[in-house]
Parts: sequence; C-alpha cells; structure tokens
Amino acid sequence: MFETIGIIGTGNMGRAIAMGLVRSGLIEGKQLILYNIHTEKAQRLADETGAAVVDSAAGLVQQSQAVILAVKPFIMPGVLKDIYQAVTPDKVMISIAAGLTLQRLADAMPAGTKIVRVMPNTPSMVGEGMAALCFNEAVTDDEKDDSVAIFRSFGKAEVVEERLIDAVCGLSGSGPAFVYMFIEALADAGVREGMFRPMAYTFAAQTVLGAAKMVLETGEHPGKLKDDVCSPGGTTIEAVRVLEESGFRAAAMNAVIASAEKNKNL
Ligand SMILES: NC(=O)C1=CN([C@@H]2O[C@H](COP(=O)(O)OP(=O)(O)OC[C@H]3O[C@@H](n4cnc5c(N)ncnc54)[C@H](O)[C@@H]3O)[C@@H](O)[C@H]2O)C=CC1
Ligand SMILES: O=C(O)[C@@H]1CCC=N1
Repeated sequence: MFETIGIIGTGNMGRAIAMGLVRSGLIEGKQLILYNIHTEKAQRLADETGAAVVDSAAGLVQQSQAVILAVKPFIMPGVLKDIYQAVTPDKVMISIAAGLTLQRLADAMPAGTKIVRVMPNTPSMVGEGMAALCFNEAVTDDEKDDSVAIFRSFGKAEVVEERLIDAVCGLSGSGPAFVYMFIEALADAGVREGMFRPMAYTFAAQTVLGAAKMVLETGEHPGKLKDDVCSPGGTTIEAVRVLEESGFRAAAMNAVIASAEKNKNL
C-alpha cells in the first residue's frame, strides 16, 4: 500500500474518503496528509482522523506518494497549476472530479505523470461506497492494485473502461441523492399516515437497505424480488400500479441519464 496518501480538498468527498480510509484501518491517520484552502476545515478532519495538515497543495504533493484530488472540477485547473512543479513521475495522482477525463488531467500535469480517474460516492463515509476507477498507461499494476484497495477499504470498487465513467457518475455517483429523495418521500407518506418523523425515517431507510441487500445477497432478479412482495389482489400491486402510472421507472432512468450526460459535458 502507498505509504503516504494526501488529500487536496476536504469537503463532502475528501472527508468521506479520509474517514473511510482510517476507519477501515487500511492506513493509519499519521500516513494521511490533508490540505484545504480553508485550513480550519482540514484541521477539523485531522482532529477526527489523526492526519497531518499542511499549508500548501504543493507541500502536500511533495510529502505524499499518492495524492487524491478532491476539489470541485472548476477549482481543479488552479490546483493543478499550483502543484505542477511538485508532481514527479513517481507520484500517483488520483482525481475524483466529475467530468475531467484522463486526457484533460494529463494535459495539465507533467508528461508521464501517473493518473487515476475515479468516480466514488459519499456513502464511502460509512463503509458502503461504490466506486469505479480507470488509469492512464503510466500507472503500474501494483499502483492499480493499491488504488483499488483504497476505494475497496470503504466499499465496493471496480476497474472500468473510461467510457463507462459517465454512466457510473449517473448511477452510483449521483444515485445517493436520488435514494435520499426516495427515502424522504417514503417517510413523508409515513408521516401523512400518522407516523412520527424519526420512526418514518428509520422505517424508510431500513426498507431501502434491506431491499438493496436482498438484491446483492440473493442474486435474484429485482423483478422477481418485487413479484415476491406483490400478493395477488393485495396491497402492493395496487401501489405498483400507481408508481407505473406516475412514470416512476422513466423518472429514475432519466435522472441517471441526465447526470451521465452532464458528466460528459462539464
Ligand atoms: N459529492 C459527491 O457526492 C461526489 C463528488 N465527486 C467529486 O468530488 C469533488 C469534490 O466534491 P465535494 O466533496 O462534493 O465538494 P466540496 O465543495 O464539499 O469540497 C471541496 C473542498 O475543497 C475545498 N477547496 C476549495 N478550493 C480549494 C483549493 N484551491 N485547494 C484546496 N481545497 C480547496 C473547499 O473548501 C471544500 O472543502 C468534485 O470534483 C466532485 O465532482 C465525485 C463523486 C461524488
Ligand atoms: O454532482 C456532482 O457533480 C458530483 C459528481 C457525482 C456526485 N456529485
């Protein structure tokens, strides 16, 4: 495993990765280095993880074997400019920015830089992330394994062809937001039917968790699992009719496609 991992940008995703990495035990807090333009944000995360904080992005790169670039896509050009001199051929540069292709990243870094492009998601924070990775030609097999291991330490991670990163962005990158909306809507209905809020969120979230586990652990087709819930002439099939009439499946598909399309054109 990389001996030192630096994270530039400690917002939602940088934080999720730092917490996930240290909680999993893959690396110790002292192997982690953080930089944020707002030092107090990095410091708060360092207090939680045992990481070190540095006061410049270039300084972070100098001290790190692998660097996770976790700033917003529009901030990335400025950061890449600041760290250009510090990026040497031995470092592995891991970008999680939406929309930034391996080619665009390579154009902003010295020739021959090892680059990894990843699309992770925020449930990494609780050890249930889903990430996809792709690499440029400079990354060695060992470095690929270490990069995958980072993202597997707090969830599932797969190596994909770069062309699939847009689909991954739509499905698992943005997907948690759709699922939270679904949970909120389920809970609102529970409240409408008389439940108290905390109870409604627990019932909604545990239902989503349980259904997801059924898909992953039984290996059954989701349609078969849905059929198993629908008793003939029963309550669920009545509700399924309502969802179909409301265009539920098309709405879910269109949401994933809209995010994927945006990722192609960021
Ligand atoms: N939020 C999500 O669910 C996902 C985000 N991503 C990608 O992760 C990246 C980060 O997204 P978020 O964590 O959501 O954003 P965020 O805004 O929560 O975090 C970015 C952090 O970078 C800091 N920052 C701003 N300028 C900086 C600079 N020049 N140097 C160092 N730090 C700086 C900000 O203070 C902030 O704490 C983006 O490129 C996004 O496309 C990828 C997958 C999922
Ligand atoms: O909304 C975004 O642009 C980022 C990428 C995937 C999830 N959040």
